[in-house]
Amino acid sequence: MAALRSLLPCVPGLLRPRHGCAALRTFAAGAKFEYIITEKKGKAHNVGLIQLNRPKALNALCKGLITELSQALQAFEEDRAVGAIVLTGGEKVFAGGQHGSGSWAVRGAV
Ligand SMILES: CC(C)=CC(=O)SCCNC(=O)CCNC(=O)[C@H](O)C(C)(C)COP(=O)(O)OP(=O)(O)OC[C@H]1O[C@@H](n2cnc3c(N)ncnc32)[C@H](O)[C@@H]1OP(=O)(O)O
Repeated sequence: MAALRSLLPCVPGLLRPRHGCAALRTFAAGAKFEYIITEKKGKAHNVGLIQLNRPKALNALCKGLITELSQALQAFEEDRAVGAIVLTGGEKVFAGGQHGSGSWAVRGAV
């Protein structure tokens, strides 16, 4: 799971552990994300499924999507019942890559 998170663009502020932050508490309470869909699958509910869900932009990786993805990965990592995480994209493409032509990772403006 740590390897999966390491595939995310290197944005230290976004990937830093956020124990107890408001966003994680919201996730734990089952609230829906804007850019991803999360679900626990399997008979034992031990597979964490994360689907990128920004279809109009072909799942382009905007700051909000990366933030939510990081939060979901961390929440599944911290869930002792979850033994595997599956990350999927859309029907047409997995993701359109980094959003826009600029670097949101540097400017943080998307
Ligand atoms: C992660 C890091 C560090 C780097 C990178 O990701 S580099 C790669 C960056 N990505 C790209 O260069 C791909 C850009 N997108 C495309 O070339 C095409 O969209 C496509 C080949 C993936 C699909 O082409 P198609 O003709 O089937 O669909 P479109 O009409 O072009 O796209 C539909 C819809 O999605 C929006 N879109 C797609 N990719 C991005 C993106 N990277 N950022 C923002 N928006 C994206 C596209 O603008 C269009 O939206 P509208 O209908 O509102 O124009």
